[in-house]
Amino acid sequence: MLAPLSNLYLGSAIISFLAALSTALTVFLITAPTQYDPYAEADAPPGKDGEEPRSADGKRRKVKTSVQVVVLGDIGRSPRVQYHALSIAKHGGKVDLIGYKESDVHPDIASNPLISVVPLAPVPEGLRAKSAFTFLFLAPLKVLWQIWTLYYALGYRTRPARWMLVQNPPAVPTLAVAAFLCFFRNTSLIIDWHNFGYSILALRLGAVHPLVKISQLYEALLSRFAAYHFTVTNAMAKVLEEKHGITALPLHDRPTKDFQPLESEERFEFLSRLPETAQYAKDIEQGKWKLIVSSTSWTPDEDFSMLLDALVGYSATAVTKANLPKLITIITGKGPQKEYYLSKIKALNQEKKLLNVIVLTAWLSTEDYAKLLGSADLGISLHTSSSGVDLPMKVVDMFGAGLPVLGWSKYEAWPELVTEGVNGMGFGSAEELGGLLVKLFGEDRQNLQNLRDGALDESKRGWDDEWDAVAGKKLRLVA
Ligand SMILES: Nc1nc2c(ncn2[C@@H]2O[C@H](COP(=O)(O)OP(=O)(O)O[C@H]3O[C@H](CO)[C@@H](O)[C@H](O)[C@@H]3O)[C@@H](O)[C@H]2O)c(=O)[nH]1
Repeated sequence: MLAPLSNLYLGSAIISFLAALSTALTVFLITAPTQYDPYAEADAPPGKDGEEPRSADGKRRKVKTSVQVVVLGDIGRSPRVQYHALSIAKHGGKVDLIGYKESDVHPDIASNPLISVVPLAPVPEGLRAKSAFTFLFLAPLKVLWQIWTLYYALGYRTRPARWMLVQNPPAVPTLAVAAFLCFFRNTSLIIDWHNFGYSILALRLGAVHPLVKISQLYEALLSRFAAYHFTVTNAMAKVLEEKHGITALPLHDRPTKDFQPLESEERFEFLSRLPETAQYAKDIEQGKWKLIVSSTSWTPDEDFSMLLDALVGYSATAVTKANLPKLITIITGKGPQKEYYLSKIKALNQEKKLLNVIVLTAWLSTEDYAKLLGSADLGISLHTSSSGVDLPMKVVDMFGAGLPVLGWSKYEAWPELVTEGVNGMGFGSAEELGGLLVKLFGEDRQNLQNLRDGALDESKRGWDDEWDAVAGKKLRLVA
């Protein structure tokens, strides 16, 4: 008697499951995001806020293509993504720029009628992990939140586009959501590889952690859905080819026109205006103080202890050598480890270990960040590269401003960006960095000038040259 009853239960459970599945499928099909239609696009869809894009003479501007540009990060702190959007719009393409809106976006984006910024709903504070233990717990919930907000933004808050250009990393869940929606919306996916998601995860969990292996497989699998791939270095394109059989086009970061060296009058005026430098402007102008700049997102892949230790070493030497100038070091940027380093700087000051050196932090507008680089004497990069094959954008900014660079250089891609002794120099430890500072600001000032000339040379090939030749052609915006 029991067996037939359990069969009945099983049967009704299967029927209920199938009914639920079919209802879910029907709901999905009824509410599915609309598809990209090239013929409708040819009829120039409206631009931002429903306005029709018009050129300066008031004529209706023909939209040449449409692109969803996506970053699962703060748009204002994603320079490369912003430059993509500006370049697409410059060639007549319409852009939906999707990401978090935590800081101001580039001023040219805000004023461009062809670019609409679509902000993602921020991750609730309670889902942000504060330790490795809570990370394992909260990460899945955070990912679920991101899946929904991304899916909704890419599928419903934006019109279907010809292309979707996605920054990777973060790869989870970006690549999966992007690939799924591209399939349903008839959109071609392009992955812009800044680095590898799994190599960043390995910094937190260790290279042999199963989640790191799964993340690597996930990235390799999802990347198969893309029509094109861009990478920030040749070395990264080579890794993609060798490990995953993917053909990628290197599209190197290059400086935009925002970054220019400042003439001495403009430099003095800027330094006198900026609160961080105002009281030292005259001394900097006279060379009694030298201005060093580093920029960062304050993430674990940049060890600022190395710079602080080098400055402590410099300070000790400067006490005994009268020819060494005092240093004002400004570290710009926003990010998770800032408070940790601020307390380290405070402790070093209390211990009187930074006697001839001032270390400040700042977050500046895009214009002032560019002017600070254009006014400095030396730039520093502490980028360590989790994969060995990505490169620091900050060095590109510095070259644009004609600023020579000292950078941590113990990774494969470094020589793709900096030519040793020509536009910058590499170091591998705090002692080496401290030694270079003493040399360049002490007996070897001609060398510093030579490096400055090299950096200026480097600024000549700009972002537009690189973008037009690589992405412009693939998106069929440049002949
Ligand atoms: N407006 C403003 N921007 C700032 C400031 N300080 C830093 N930034 C921005 O923050 C960037 C440095 O952030 P990082 O996160 O340290 O970038 P990175 O290591 O130099 O480069 C990474 O991002 C690139 C592009 O997104 C990648 O191409 C590269 O491979 C790497 O992953 C700078 O280039 C600049 O755009 C500031 O005070 N104000």
